[in-house]
Amino acid sequence: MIDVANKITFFEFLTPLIKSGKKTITIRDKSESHYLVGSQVEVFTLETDQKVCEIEIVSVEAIRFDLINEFHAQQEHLALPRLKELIKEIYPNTNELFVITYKLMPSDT
Ligand SMILES: CC(=O)Nc1ccn([C@@H]2O[C@H](CO)[C@@H](O)[C@H]2O)c(=O)n1
Repeated sequence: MIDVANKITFFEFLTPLIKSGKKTITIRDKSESHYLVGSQVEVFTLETDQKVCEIEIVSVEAIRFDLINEFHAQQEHLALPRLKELIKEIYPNTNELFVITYKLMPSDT
């Protein structure tokens, strides 16, 4: 439980955006909606399980796929069509999603 609550993985190609503070949300399905507001979570790459940085969870809010808009795309630092395409690839059969908003924690390196 401690492990799932304090670790999140991202596709490696997105991790520079997180580390630089440009990407401040992620959209996940119910199985990844368990993060607690105020908790600190370690970010790892999905492909190689390398630690990237730490984030603090700001909010977790339900959203339907068809309501994802330009505002979300800006916070994802992705173009809206690209964001929707990615989410459809990852979660092909789900309309029930969750916007996880986070802030970057200062790193000691
Ligand atoms: C197991 C695992 O790592 N899954 C995911 C799921 C989603 N994402 C990214 O979150 C945003 C909204 O979905 C987009 O930017 C996605 O590319 C990710 O990086 N990794």
